[in-house]
This record gives sequence, structure tokens and C-alpha cells, in this order.
Amino acid sequence: RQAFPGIILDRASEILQSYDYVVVGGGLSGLVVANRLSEDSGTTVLIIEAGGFTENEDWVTIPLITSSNDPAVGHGPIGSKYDWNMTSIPQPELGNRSVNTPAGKVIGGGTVLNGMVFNRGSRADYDRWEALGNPGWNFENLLPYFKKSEIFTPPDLKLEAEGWDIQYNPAYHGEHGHVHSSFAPFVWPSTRNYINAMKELEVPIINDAMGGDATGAYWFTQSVNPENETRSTSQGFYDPSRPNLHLLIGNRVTKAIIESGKVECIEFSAGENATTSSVKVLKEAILSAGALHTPQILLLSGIGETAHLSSLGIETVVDLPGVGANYHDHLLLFIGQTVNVSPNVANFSNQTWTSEQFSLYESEREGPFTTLGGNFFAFLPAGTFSNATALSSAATAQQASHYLSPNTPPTVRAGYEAQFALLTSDISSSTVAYMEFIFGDNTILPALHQPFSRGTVSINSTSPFDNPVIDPRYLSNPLDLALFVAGFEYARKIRGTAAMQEINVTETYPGASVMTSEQIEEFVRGGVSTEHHHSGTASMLPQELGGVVDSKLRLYGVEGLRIVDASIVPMVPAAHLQATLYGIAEKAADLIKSSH
Ligand SMILES: Cc1cc2nc3c(=O)[nH]c(=O)nc-3n(C[C@H](O)[C@H](O)[C@H](O)COP(=O)(O)OP(=O)(O)OC[C@H]3O[C@@H](n4cnc5c(N)ncnc54)[C@H](O)[C@@H]3O)c2cc1C
Repeated sequence: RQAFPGIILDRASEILQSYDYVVVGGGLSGLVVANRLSEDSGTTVLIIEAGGFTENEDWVTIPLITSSNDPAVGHGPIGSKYDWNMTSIPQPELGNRSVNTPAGKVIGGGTVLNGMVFNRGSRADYDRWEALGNPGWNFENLLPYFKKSEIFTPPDLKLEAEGWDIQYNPAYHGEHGHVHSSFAPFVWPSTRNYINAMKELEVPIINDAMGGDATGAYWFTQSVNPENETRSTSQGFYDPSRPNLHLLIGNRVTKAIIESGKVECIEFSAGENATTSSVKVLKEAILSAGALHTPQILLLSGIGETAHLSSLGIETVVDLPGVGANYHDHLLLFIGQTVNVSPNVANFSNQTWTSEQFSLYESEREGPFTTLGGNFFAFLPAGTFSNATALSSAATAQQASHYLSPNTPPTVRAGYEAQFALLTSDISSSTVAYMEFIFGDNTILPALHQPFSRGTVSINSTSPFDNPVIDPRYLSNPLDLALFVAGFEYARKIRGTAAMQEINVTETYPGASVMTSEQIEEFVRGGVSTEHHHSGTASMLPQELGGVVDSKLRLYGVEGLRIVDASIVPMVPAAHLQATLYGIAEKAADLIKSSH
């Protein structure tokens, strides 16, 4: 082979001895960073990814199938060979349930598994990052990067002809990026009732929520390529024609070797019994293994809290107590319902109808197979769906870090206190959303978007082939449970509106057996699951606040090592995470380029 064939490599022996940049993980963030760094043909870049490529199976690419777990339409990639198939440790506040925590083990990472909701949070969600000590990390500064990543397509005129009033503002969108954002060409008829229900409840309808005004109800885009109505992933950022970009698949990074405070090499291996190889880093290594694996790699490299490292016999290279701390996530709750309007998702139980719709998708790229089951969601401030005054008093009465794990390091505690102050004061804000309400025909799912609880990702083995220990400590702060109870009750209020009653929206699960606050609490504990927005496990924060990276995403204490993935997010925004991460990775690439 030539020295730089620009190919996908599946054997360690084929790679060069050294690269300017080694990117760990070819998921969402890793592929964006690798793309931008390799734009300069004189710069050499290697990506090392544990998984491989998909074969563009229907269950990965067709929006309805891939985002569904409805046996009538088929199962998506969760639980498949493209998933790491991990679970959390038992969660005491969830009745000791372990929660499934799917994560992409594939080129494209989570973007191959995800539900394709593509939206951004409110201005205030991002401005908080700057307030926590990260200069330049605010909405205004991020917007150009959000736009840079995106290939936006306006709604099809057909939707307007059908009477759907979908507005957009071109100033908030980009057209020259590599991930598609588009509106599904099909809208379930019940959406009209949802929209009217929101109006009835005086929830603002936002014309285009991508511009930082995102508290209210709105149409959202999907990461779907409108030309063929198939999933658009971060693989769009992978350019195989570049000879200076190498991609090694099927290999797991086992650790970073640090000498005299600088990254020297990245070690990797194809399997537990395979040999370990290493590649020299000339400029920087970028960890983009995701919020569940990046802390594992750091800990295996001797970067973390000394007490944790020494309990496993790992020598400390950098004592950084924030590694694996500040874990937080959005949680959601399934509540079942039926609607009486035609068609609705219950039609999928009719095989003939489903086959007809599938044929329509195959021939015209139209119909319900182009959607995720819903196109219009609400992101609401606490004051809209709960008694914000009571919640605010309860938060104010709390000692900020009382509900953290007792062995939380002091710097992490201090960082949480700063976040807690923001979470508490924003309960009364009208521009910060605390819960999302996902609408579909068979459910209204409340999802917690400003969690007060914090957990950890750690390790209990020195083998890089063992899974990390995921302890989200879901609902460990009782304010999260209180928010859920209010969210559950608000979902009933939505169902009770005249607009929803026009189509007889009826709760089928849990139904009348769950009425009191205590019963709702029990239902929440038994039912919540992850919305897959794991964040914060290597937070961008000042070191005295438990930070792992600085505002240029450089790891404290090591030269030439940056982190670019969901683990740097210090406080998760009230939005599904991918659109935010695409923007972060774009900004990170510029930060890296400007320092060399
Ligand atoms: C089931 C599911 C549904 C979701 N739904 C939505 C949604 O609808 N909308 C939305 O906005 N977001 C959604 N998300 C979230 C979003 O996809 C993730 O937040 C995002 O993919 C995280 O990006 P990342 O770069 O941090 O990590 P990832 O995209 O997870 O990439 C990490 C990559 O690193 C690789 N890796 C890990 N460890 C190693 C190692 N040791 N060596 C080599 N490679 C390694 C992994 O295989 C993976 O490819 C969903 C996620 C999931 C899992």
C-alpha cells in the first residue's frame, strides 16, 4: 500500500507510526473534529473506532423503523451489534432497577442509534456554561458553529398546502454542513389537536426554536436526508477521499501514554487476547469516546481521583477528581394513551395498512415511515407545568450538595453548588425549560430536562475490555421526583383539554389506579428510563469546580490531550443532545486549529 492511501484500515499493522492528530472514537464528535482537522491536506489524522460501518440496513436507516420499538414495524438498532449494550448499576431510587444505557459502537456512534430529533436548547442553557467559568461558551458564540454543521432543508410546500403552518428563520440555519436537518413530509393528524391543546393552555408556539428562544411548543427537524428520507449520521463528516485521513476500525483504545506531562502515544488493541499496539501523537490526541467511555479511558491512563485509581492499583499520572463525576442525563417516563382519529399509530397493528404505508415509503418516500412518530414537542419552564413557587422554596431550603454521594470530592462538590444555584434560580425563569413533553398518538412522555441529581462513571477493572461502571444516581435528589410528579399531572392536563378531547385522547397506562402523589411517585420510580443524553463526565469547568478540561477543552495537567464529546457538557441543555454536540465539535476543531 502507499504511505497515505486514504483508506479504511482494519489492521493495526497498516497504520503509520505517527500522526499529527489521533482522534479516539469515530462517533458524533470524533468524525466532525477529524473532518475539520484533515481539511488541511498537510495535516495527518488518524481516527480509532471500536466498531465498524453499518450495512445501511432498513432498521438503521428508515426513520420510523429505526426509531421505533414497535414489533409491528420492526426494531431499530438499540440492542443490536451496533450497540455497546451496557446497563447502569442498580438504582436505589428506581426500586433497584438497572437501566439500559445504549450507546453506539459503530462509525457514527450515537447518531446511528439515536431518535433523530434535531433541536437546540435555549439561549440561557448555553449562557450558563460561560457563567460557570468558560469564556466564549454562550449561545451567540455557538450559533455560527451550530449552523456550520447543518444542512437545513425548509419544509416541503406540500405541508403548507395541507395546512401545516411550519415557520422557519433562515438566519438560524446552515446549508453547507454535513448533517441533514429536515421536516418529515408526513404529519400525523392528531398533531393539530396537540398544537391546539398547547394554545388552549397558553403555551407559546415558537416559530423557529433553533435561534435560542426554545421554551414553548414547536415543530422540530429530524436528522434525516430529505432526498431519500433516510437517517443522516455523523458519517457525513467522514471523507474517505482524503489521503491524509486514516480510519482504523474494530480497535479499542486502551489508554493514553503520558510522559513528562505530555501525550506521547495512544495504545489500542483489537481484542482482549490480541496484541496491544501504539501510535505516536505528534500534536494532539482528542478523546471523543462519548460520556460513558471517555472517563474509562482517562482512568485507565492514570488520570482521575487518586483514591479511585489506587484502589485498582493504577498509578496516578494526573490527580483529577472530576473524571467520571458530574454525570447527569435526561430521564423520560412512558405514559400510554389512545386517540380516536384516523390514521394514528394504532393502525400499525393492521398488517395490510402497514404494508401499504411501507410500499408508499419505498416508492414515493412519503407517509408515516418518514417520521419518528411525532414532529411537534413542548419544552416548558417550571412555572408552566408545576407550582414553581413551592419547588423554588424546596430547592432554596436544600443544602446544595446534600444529596450528592458522600464520597464526592470537594472540588466536584463546589462545582455542583455553582450548578445548583443556577438550577434553583432558573425555576422561576420563563426562558429555561425544565421538562419536555413528547407527543405521539400512543403517549405523552414527560422528560426531565434540568436534573438536580448527579451520578458517576467509574471503573472496577483495569481491563479496557470490561464495561465502565455507570451509576447515574437517577432521582437521588428528591426535586427531580417532584418535577416528575408535576410533569405527570400536566400530561393529564394536556389530555384533558378540549382540543385533545375532540379526538378522545384516553390514558390507558397507568390509568385510574395512579392518582395520589405517592402513587405517581411509585409509578415514576418504576417507569423512568434514560433519554440517552449522558453528559458531564469530563466537564468543562474551572479545576476548582471539579473541571476536567478548560474552556479550550484541554485536559488539566496534560499537554496535547483534549476532550471533545458529550462528557465536556457541564450542564445539559433542555434539548436532545446531538445538534448541540455537532456545534461543540465544530467549535472544538477551530480551537485546536488556532493553537497550532
Ligand atoms: C438510543 C439513543 C437515542 C438517542 N436519541 C437522540 C435524539 O433523538 N436526538 C438527539 O439529539 N440525540 C439523541 N441521542 C443522543 C446523541 O446521539 C448522543 O448524545 C451523541 O451521539 C453523543 O456523541 P458523542 O460524540 O459524545 O459520542 P458517541 O456518538 O457515542 O461516539 C463515541 C464513539 O466512540 C467509540 N468508542 C468508545 N470507546 C472507545 C474506545 N475505547 N476505543 C475506540 N472507540 C471507542 C464508540 O464506539 C462511538 O462510536 C440518542 C442516543 C442514543 C444512544
